[in-house]
Amino acid sequence: MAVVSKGLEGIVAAETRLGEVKGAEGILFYCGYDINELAGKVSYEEVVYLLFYQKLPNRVELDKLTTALRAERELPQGVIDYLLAAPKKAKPIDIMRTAVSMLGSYEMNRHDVNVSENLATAIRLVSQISVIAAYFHRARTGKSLPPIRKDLSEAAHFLYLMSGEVPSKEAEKTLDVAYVLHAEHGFNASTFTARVVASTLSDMYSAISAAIGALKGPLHGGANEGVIHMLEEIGSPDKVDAWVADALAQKKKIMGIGHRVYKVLDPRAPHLREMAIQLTAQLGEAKWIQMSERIAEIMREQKGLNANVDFYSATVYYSLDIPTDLFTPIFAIARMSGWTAHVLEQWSENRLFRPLSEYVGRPYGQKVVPIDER
Ligand SMILES: CC(=O)SCCNC(=O)CCNC(=O)[C@H](O)C(C)(C)COP(=O)(O)OP(=O)(O)OC[C@H]1O[C@@H](n2cnc3c(N)ncnc32)[C@H](O)[C@@H]1OP(=O)(O)O
Ligand SMILES: O=C([O-])CC(=O)C(=O)O
Repeated sequence: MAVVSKGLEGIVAAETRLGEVKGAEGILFYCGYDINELAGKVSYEEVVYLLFYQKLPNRVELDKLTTALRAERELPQGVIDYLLAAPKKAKPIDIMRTAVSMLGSYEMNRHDVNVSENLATAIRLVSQISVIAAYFHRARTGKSLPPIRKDLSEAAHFLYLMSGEVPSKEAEKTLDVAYVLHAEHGFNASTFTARVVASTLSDMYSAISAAIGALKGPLHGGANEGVIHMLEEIGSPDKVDAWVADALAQKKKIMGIGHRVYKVLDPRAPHLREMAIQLTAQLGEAKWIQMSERIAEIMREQKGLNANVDFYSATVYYSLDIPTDLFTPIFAIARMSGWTAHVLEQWSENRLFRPLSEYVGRPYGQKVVPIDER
C-alpha cells in the first residue's frame, strides 16, 4: 500500500522563490520579506513588482510598472459586451472566470512566446481583472460604465469604477493594504491549480480561469463571503454562543476559521482585524466586530483553531460598502499577481504535475456482461 496524503497535506510539490508560509510559527514571507514588514509600508503595485522580479522596485522601476499596468486597463469591446449582456443575477466570480477566459481569445496565448510576452500578459491580467469585476457590478445594477482613468492606483481605480467617484485616501489605503495581504500564499489550492494547468504548457488564461474557479470554493477564497452570511444570520453579539454551539454540533465549518498550513494565528489576520475595528467604529457598526471577536474566541478555546485571512477581511470589505458577492472577486484581484507570478515561475523550470493515486475500486478482473443481461 502506498502512503496516501489526503489533500496532499505535507507534500512539497515544487520549489518556489515567491512565497513562504511557515505554518508552525505563523510567519509569511513574500520573496524574503515578512508580511509584517510589507503591510502598510509598500503599495500593492510594489508587491506586484516584487513578485514579478523578486526585488522591490526603485522609483523609476515602479513608475515603469505602474504606467504599464494603467496602460492595459481598457477591456476589449467583446468582453465589455459580454459584461453588459451577462445574467444580472450571476455571481461576479463566475463572470470574472468567464471574462478571463474570453480575454484569452484576444491574443496569441501560447506559453512558448518569449518571457517578456508572458510577463506582458501577466501585467494585462493584473490590470484588467478589477475592471471586469467593477464593470459587471455597474452593468448588473443598471449603471453606466465609468471611463477608464490612468491617474489612479490599482486600489483607487477599482473603487472609482465601482462607485463612479474617486475614493477617499483612507478607503484607497484600506483596499491597497488588503491587496498586499492577499497577493501571495505559496501553493494554496488556486495557485497550485494555476501551476498544474501551466505545467501542461497550456496558456496563462487557461491557468488563471482555472485558478479563479478554485478560489471560488467556500473552503478557500469563497469563505470571506461565507463570513458575512454567517454574521448576518447570527444577527447580534448575544446570539453568537448559541449559534456557534449549534453549528459545531451539526459538524458545520465556521467560515474564516482554520487553515491547512497555519497551526497558529494567520499573520495577516491581525492587520485585517485592526482595520475592521477602526472602520466599524467609524461607521458606528461595532456589532460586526463584536460578533467576530466572540466567534474567534470560542473557536480558539474550544477547537484550537484561529482566524484566517478571510475572517476579518469580510468586515473590512463590508465596511467599505462593497457588496458581499464581490468579496471573493476582490481576493481574486489581489491574488492575480501571485497566480501569474507562479505561472511564470512554473514555465521557467517546468515539469508536468502528475501525482499518483491509490486504486481502491472494484477488484481487478471484472468481466463485461452484455448490456441486455446487466
Ligand atoms: C484563503 C483561504 O483559503 S484560508 C481558508 C478559508 N476557508 C475557510 O475559512 C473555511 C473553514 N475552514 C475549513 O474548512 C478548514 O479549516 C480548511 C479547509 C481551511 C483547512 O482544513 P484542513 O486542514 O483540511 O482540516 P480539516 O477540514 O480536515 O479539519 C480538521 C478538523 O478541524 C475541524 N475544523 C477545521 N476548520 C474548521 C472550521 N472552520 N469550523 C469547524 N471545524 C473546523 C474539522 O471539522 C476537523 O475536525 P474533526 O477532526 O473532528 O473531523
Ligand atoms: O494557503 C492556503 O491554503 C489558502 C490561501 O490561499 C491563503 O491562506 O491565502
